[in-house]
Amino acid sequence: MPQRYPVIIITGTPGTGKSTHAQLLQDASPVPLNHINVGQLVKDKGFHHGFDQQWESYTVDEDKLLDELEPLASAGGIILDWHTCEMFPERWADLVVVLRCNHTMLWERLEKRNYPLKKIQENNEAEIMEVVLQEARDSYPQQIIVDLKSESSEDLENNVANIVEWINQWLKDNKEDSQ
Ligand SMILES: Nc1ncnc2c1ncn2[C@@H]1O[C@H](COP(=O)(O)OP(=O)(O)O)[C@@H](O)[C@H]1O
Repeated sequence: MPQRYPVIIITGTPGTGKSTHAQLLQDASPVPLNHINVGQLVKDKGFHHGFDQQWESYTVDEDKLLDELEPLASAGGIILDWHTCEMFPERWADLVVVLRCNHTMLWERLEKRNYPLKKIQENNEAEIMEVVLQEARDSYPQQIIVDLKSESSEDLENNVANIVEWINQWLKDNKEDSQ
């Protein structure tokens, strides 16, 4: 049987750098990893119950989304990029990366996206309160969670290099396990 590749969840408050990390990681990975931007998938495939005008976000249809992702997660070799992670079953994840960013910097990044003030405030508070990190801690074994700073291009490079190192180790460990 060919070796399975890992499932890496990259999560964090909107604007912390998930898509940027996922894209670079996909390019740098020693094995093929398919970057799945979950928010985009929800939008493209209509896995939602409509658009909430007040929050400018989709109300996600969890059943449809999980049905779509289940076979992909079972096969492995994916990066799940989303601002929440608690919906994904624990058995899917090999590594959960939570990106963190200074809230002033995050505010500026979200302003550049032309988010409404209310949405910027909500996300900013969530970042300060470590909502996504807590969600990850409540949902997955602590030893597979890493909390990484994403404020500079140096952080970005270091984070991607560290995840690549983790992938190499994971591949070795899992090869040994399967023999
Ligand atoms: N570590 C970083 N250093 C500098 N800029 C970053 C970093 N991470 C993200 N950014 C910038 O912040 C913005 C939001 O990044 P993005 O990857 O779209 O975030 P997310 O996917 O979490 O919403 C982009 O303009 C991106 O270039």
